Parts: sequence; structure tokens; C-alpha cells
Amino acid sequence: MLLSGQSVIVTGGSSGIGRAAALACARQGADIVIGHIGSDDSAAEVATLMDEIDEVGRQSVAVGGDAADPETARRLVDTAVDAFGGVDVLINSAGICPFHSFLDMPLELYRQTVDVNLNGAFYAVQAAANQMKTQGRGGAIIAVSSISALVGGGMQTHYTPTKAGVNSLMQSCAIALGPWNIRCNAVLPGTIETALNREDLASPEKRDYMTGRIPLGRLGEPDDLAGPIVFLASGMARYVTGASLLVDGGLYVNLQ
Ligand SMILES: NC(=O)C1=CN([C@@H]2O[C@H](COP(=O)(O)OP(=O)(O)OC[C@H]3O[C@@H](n4cnc5c(N)ncnc54)[C@H](O)[C@@H]3O)[C@@H](O)[C@H]2O)C=CC1
Ligand SMILES: C[C@H](O)[C@@H]1OC(=O)[C@H](O)[C@@H]1O
Repeated sequence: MLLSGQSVIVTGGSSGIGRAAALACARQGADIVIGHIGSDDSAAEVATLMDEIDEVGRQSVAVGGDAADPETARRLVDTAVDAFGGVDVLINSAGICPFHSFLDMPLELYRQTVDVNLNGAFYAVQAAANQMKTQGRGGAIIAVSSISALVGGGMQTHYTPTKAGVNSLMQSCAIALGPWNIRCNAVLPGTIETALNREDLASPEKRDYMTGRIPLGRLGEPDDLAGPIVFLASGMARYVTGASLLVDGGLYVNLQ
């Protein structure tokens, strides 16, 4: 197993990419702290996930709270220390992408997107990294950025800068945390079918357009991210830090 006995925190762990990553890490021998937003819906999703983690013989605990609140990051780390004796891996997946036009973007929506996606990532990474440094046994941090760190979206002017920021955060943290053997990498998903884009992809025209742009011929599913994330978390990637790994079925390179 690639993550035997490791303690893994996953933010946004109740659904989509975070959920797939949490389960994949458990299948590789890790115990999981599941960060979720703390709503009734996310608590119900977490209960099912905890059962699945239990079925593969690993333990999990859940922590509800707003990723935009630095206190949530501290609680995630404290819980990992109490329950599993430390933090070996952080997977930061919590995020929002409420499509909206630019010229009439509500200030509150812009601020919320930055607060959750970028500031939330900073808080979680800083809290986990301090714990990893104290432990003195290295660690791995994987941030879920996006293909949108590299390209634009007319209805995503509040969102794409946060994903570029998350990618940049991993690059700078790779330098800042390298001396403690804490590796920092980003995965850049393309279009993955999750709750995040359910509304956007409900239009058959948009869905067909997006699918048609992907050389591998299909939209992604959350499990497509599981392998790359486990790889970056594991010792197989022990000399990989500051990397940005596109997981997009070839979408980014498909000009014509
Ligand atoms: N689905 C896609 O096509 C792509 C998704 N991504 C990124 O992947 C990450 C995961 O998204 P998905 O799995 O697609 O969607 P998702 O909606 O299933 O997952 C996002 C998770 O973040 C949680 N979350 C949202 N706001 C939060 C807050 N304030 N505090 C705590 N948790 C909060 C949600 O409850 C949810 O569990 C996001 O960061 C997203 O930007 C990146 C590229 C493409
Ligand atoms: C929500 C979008 O469909 C999704 O999110 C991203 O980061 C990319 O822009 C994807 O297309």
C-alpha cells in the first residue's frame, strides 16, 4: 500500500474530487480527516463516506466548518493530531465556482470565491505545514487547482484568479517548505462532472461542446483525479515538488 498508516486531511472531502481522493487514500492504507462545510447535506454525504472508509478497514473523523475561516484549518489539524497522531498529507479540495458575468459581478460573490478558494487554501496549507514541521518527518500537500489556472473563462473572472493563485501558492510553498521535506504540488483538473458544474453542464449544448473539446472523448469523473493525487501524496513522488499536473483528458493542449 502506498499510504500505509498515514494521516490524511482532505478539505471539501464530502463530495466530488475530495471524496474520491479520501476514499482512494483510505484504500492505500491511510486514515482520513474529512473536512466538510458542515451543512445537513454534507453531514449526510460524510456519513456514507465514513462507512465506505470503514469497509476498507481504515478510520475516519469528520470536521465541519467554513474553509474561509482560519479556525477551521486549525480544527482540522488538531483533530488529525488527536485522532491519528499527526498529519502526513493535506489534500485541499474545498472550492466553489458560481458562474457569473463579469461587468455585474456582485462584490460579495467575488469576495466569497477568493475567501473560500484561495484564502481557505492558504489557511489549510499553513496549518498543516506547521504541524508537519513540528513532527519532523516531512509531508505532502496537494492542492486542487484547475486547468483554469492556465486559461480563462468569461463567466469565471472571479474564479480563475483563485486557481492561478492556488497553483502559485504550491510553487512558493515548495520552496518555503522544502527544507523540511514537505512537498507541495497542484493537480489541475479539466472538466470533471461534479456538483460544482451540474447546472452549467445541464445544458446539452454546453455539455456536447465541452465533451467535443476533449481528446480523450469524455468529461472527467472524480475518480480520474484519485490516482494522480495518491501518487503525489506517496513516496513514489518523493522527488516531486512544485509541480502542476494537468488531469484534463488533453483539453488544455487541444487548440485544433
Ligand atoms: N469539477 C470540475 O470540473 C473542476 C473542479 N476543480 C476544483 O476541484 C475542487 C473540488 O470541486 P468538485 O469536486 O468539482 O466539486 P464539489 O462541489 O463536489 O466539491 C467542492 C467541495 O467544497 C466544499 N465547500 C464549498 N465551499 C466550502 C466552504 N466555504 N467551506 C468548506 N467546504 C466548502 C463543498 O461542500 C464540496 O464538498 C474545487 O476546488 C474546484 O475548484 C478544478 C477544476 C475542475
Ligand atoms: C466548474 C467548471 O466546469 C470547471 O471548473 C474548473 O475549474 C474548470 O473551469 C472546469 O471547466
